[in-house]
Amino acid sequence: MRTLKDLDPRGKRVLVRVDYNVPLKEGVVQDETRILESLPTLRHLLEGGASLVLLSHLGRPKGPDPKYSLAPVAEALRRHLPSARFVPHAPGSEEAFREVQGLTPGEVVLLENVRFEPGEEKNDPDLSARYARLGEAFVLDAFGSAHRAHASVVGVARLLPAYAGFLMEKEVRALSRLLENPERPYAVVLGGAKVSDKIGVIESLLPRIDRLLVGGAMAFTFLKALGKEVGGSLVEEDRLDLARSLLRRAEELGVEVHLPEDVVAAERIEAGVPTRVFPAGAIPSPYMGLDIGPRTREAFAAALRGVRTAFWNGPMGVFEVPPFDEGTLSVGRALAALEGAFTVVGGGDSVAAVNRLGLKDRFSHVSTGGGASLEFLEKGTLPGVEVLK
Ligand SMILES: Nc1ncnc2c1ncn2[C@@H]1O[C@H](COP(=O)(O)OP(=O)(O)OP(=O)(O)O)[C@@H](O)[C@H]1O
Ligand SMILES: O=C(O)[C@H](O)COP(=O)(O)O
Repeated sequence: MRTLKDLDPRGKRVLVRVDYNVPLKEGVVQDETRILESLPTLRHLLEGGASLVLLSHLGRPKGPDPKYSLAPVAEALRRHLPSARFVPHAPGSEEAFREVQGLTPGEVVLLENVRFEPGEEKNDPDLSARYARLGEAFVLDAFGSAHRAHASVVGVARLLPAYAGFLMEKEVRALSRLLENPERPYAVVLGGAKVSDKIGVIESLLPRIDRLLVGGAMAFTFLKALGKEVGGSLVEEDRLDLARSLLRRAEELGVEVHLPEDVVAAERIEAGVPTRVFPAGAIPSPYMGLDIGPRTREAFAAALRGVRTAFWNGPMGVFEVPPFDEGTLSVGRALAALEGAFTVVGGGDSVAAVNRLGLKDRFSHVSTGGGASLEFLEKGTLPGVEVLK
């Protein structure tokens, strides 16, 4: 990839695509990680004498919608970069174009949500051309969006001299280490809702790893595929054959697969509901497994001991509803306790767990990408990486 080393920003207006798709609650940013992670690139460009025009998406609006305005994000950004100012115009508009004309070195403008533009997700060439008028060089630092071949990610990158920002570089370097000569033993921990979201990454990683630990709702599709009684737990009925074939493949490759031995179950997903622990293969309806149980937490911690490389994506249970967050937190602790290992975590809930435990610094890399990190591990590249080559 072309990187910031290749760009002399002095006197240039630089268009920077960041990923400020951050969680908001009542107009307040709940987690600033993605904002903080963009600062090294922004400060480097400013110190080098550039003015900056920032582009980002937020959420998945269907056209302009004040609920998805980047205004609250700009407020959070200003706490770290006081020179930043929000310009509430769609980034492809004439108003936005006019607004950025007079920018002088040191000035920073964040334009409105790129997904307010109908052509953004279609990678419309006309929209890309209107974005390209906003700057003289383009820096892609939105690793979390680098799997989207959208106008503000790849379209505009083809029209301007384009470079990877520091965050892009850091993410690609760390995730590449999970694919190229990883130290063994190598363990992967997967959780979350659906096997179907993780098929690609499982297929790509199986030949490289020694242990696969599966929790979250996706474990029930594997358990059911093995003929276990999973009660009312979430199962992808149309993926049972696939789950069986992934298990067969793991066996052929000599990968140890660890599925839950016991689960914390309840009749409904609700904070404070009465819970019971059942063996994972004998959950009576209408109970559903909502977290890995205490024996599984120990077994998973034991399976992680001694590993030299580990990747974790996806919560072990319904992380957002306590007490079903306990299993996820315990996996976070077990990974953080590994000494000298190369450990990477990616994905919203798993990263939130690490942050809640205050153990971020105990991981070698905490990815700002959920879907992007999975797709990178599946394919070894991303549209946003290819376009910078
Ligand atoms: N046992 C379970 N039953 C029902 N839902 C579950 C269970 N375990 C986990 N989930 C749900 O899975 C969802 C997260 O799954 P997802 O596949 O999106 O995770 P992820 O890859 O970490 O992605 P994200 O980046 O969105 O967190 C959470 O909303 C969680 O409540
Ligand atoms: O949060 C993310 O994973 C990225 O910002 C991409 O968002 P998207 O899935 O809506 O494209």
